[in-house]
Amino acid sequence: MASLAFSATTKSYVSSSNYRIVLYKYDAKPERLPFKEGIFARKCNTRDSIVTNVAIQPSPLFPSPEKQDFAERNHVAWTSVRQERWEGELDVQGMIPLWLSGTYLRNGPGLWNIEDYNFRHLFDGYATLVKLHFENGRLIAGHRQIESDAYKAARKNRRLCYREFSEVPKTHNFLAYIGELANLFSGASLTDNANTGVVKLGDGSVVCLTETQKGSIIVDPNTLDTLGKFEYKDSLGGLIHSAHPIVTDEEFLTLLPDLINPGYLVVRMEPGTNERKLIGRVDCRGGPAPGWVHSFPVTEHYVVVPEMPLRYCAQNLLKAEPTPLYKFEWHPDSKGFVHVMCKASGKIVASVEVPLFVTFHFINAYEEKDEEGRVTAVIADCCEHNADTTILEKLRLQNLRSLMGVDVLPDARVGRFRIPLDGSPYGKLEAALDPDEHGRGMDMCSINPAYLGKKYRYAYACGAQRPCNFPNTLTKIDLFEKKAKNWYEEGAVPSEPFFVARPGATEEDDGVVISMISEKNGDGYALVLDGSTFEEIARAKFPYGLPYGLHGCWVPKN
Ligand SMILES: CC(=O)/C=C/C=C(C)/C=C/C1=C(C)CCCC1(C)C
Ligand SMILES: CC(/C=C/C=O)=C\C=C\C=O
Ligand SMILES: [Fe+2]
Repeated sequence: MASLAFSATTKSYVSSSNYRIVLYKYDAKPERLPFKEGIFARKCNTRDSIVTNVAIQPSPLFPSPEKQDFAERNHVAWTSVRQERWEGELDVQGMIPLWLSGTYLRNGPGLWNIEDYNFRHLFDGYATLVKLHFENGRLIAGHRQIESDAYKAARKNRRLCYREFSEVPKTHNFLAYIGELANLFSGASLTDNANTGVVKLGDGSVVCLTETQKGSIIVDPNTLDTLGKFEYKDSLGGLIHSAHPIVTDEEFLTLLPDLINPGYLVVRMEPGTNERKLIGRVDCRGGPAPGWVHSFPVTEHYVVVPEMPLRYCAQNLLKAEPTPLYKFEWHPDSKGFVHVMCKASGKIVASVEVPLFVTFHFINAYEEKDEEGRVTAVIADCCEHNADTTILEKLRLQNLRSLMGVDVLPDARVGRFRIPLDGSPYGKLEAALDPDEHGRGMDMCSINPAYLGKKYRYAYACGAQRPCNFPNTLTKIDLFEKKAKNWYEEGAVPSEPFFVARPGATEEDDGVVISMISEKNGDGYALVLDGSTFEEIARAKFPYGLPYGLHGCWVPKN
């Protein structure tokens, strides 16, 4: 412990099996030490503080020693985080550019058990928010569990209390089951575990998100404290939304799937307000329910609404045990469609049938123009899983834990849709480059945000070096040259590479790419790559292994 360097926080939680260790740090010797909180306390000196007071407290939700033994046989990426919160300064190897000033936040499901009950799917875990605060070449890191109602109830009652992605609370009799169904329809039993992403709104507030609307939770980007719910104060209703809104300083755009009259509401919210306004509605063209819409892209003038043949399924929503496709069902007969809506008027300017597709993440979209500058088509790129739904099953924790090094990751590609705007009934879907360039793995993408909705050249994503059961490389894709540069370290599980542009940059790839790495030996580190060369420029080791995380955002200083 003495080797850890702590920042100016007064209280941090460092490690635990079934205990958590609380460190109180003082820049000057305090009158009285807060011994009363702990069952054990002692004084010691660390490198950076005068007095550190250590307290060990029982920590019921974190893994028991038996559980931890089991976890230690597994990769740390798929092992529950061992403490509720931590903060400290990391030693940096290499050079962090001095212009990189701000906080990278990454959200994800980092706690996959309640005592000895283990969740089954990657997406079920309770949200763990990680921060990397860059300033003057130094790096202060930390993490904290998000205090959703679902997490707090699990802690208090020591059992699952809300419906997660695949986990459903147990009911003990028929009446309780009926009550549960009523709670499902009212949304009361749905989770608010905001474990998917984190966005900075135009007014500066930072919100963690998942697919349930009630799981929109405001956090403090410095302390990572949970500040409260982001309440949508409008009458648009619905219980779910896209996990990935499009957020800029000017607006917040999202899609609300309508499960009753299959379709999607395209909505917009002004910065500083909580009221989403309807832009327009898309009616589904196939199937009994809307397609799952985890994300969607926009161009400068249009919102692209994908209608994936992997559709929400009312029957599966009611089931207590997970089905192979969870709350969804694959309907190849219902076909796949892409709709294009004008952002200003809400009019649908194209609605085309496209080849069957499966995607979580759209990368970007832009308008293609002819010589006269007329828009002839919309190009939309996504991480496309070759219309194969088995990726969902591959993200079961048991598969992630037991099949490391086994080549079971289904192939994926940069799927490029071309949606003509001349009234033709069909759109195209093709690979934008040879998938072998990125090892036929492809997901968790980012771009330079200045190119959102515009013709762009570079995408950053996780790719594959086979054999593997999960994307294990970072890849920089050049969509003009149709080439990729890849970063790989044996046994490492990197999370989404996140591009941050250098202030004043004129080149699209002038900036850095940040990722967090979970290592084979149980450790973890923050990694900074040069956006242009894709070479490592700095890394900084955490004092504990990091679990895998999903999506991030950048909060610039001031
Ligand atoms: C982590 C991630 O990427 C996705 C999380 C998705 C969740 C939590 C989905 C939850 C849902 C329910 C609890 C019931 C209604 C359907 C659905 C939105 C899938
Ligand atoms: C981890 C993931 C989806 C996350 C959603 O937010 C997909 C991984 C796909 C593997 O290729
Ligand atoms: Fe996502």
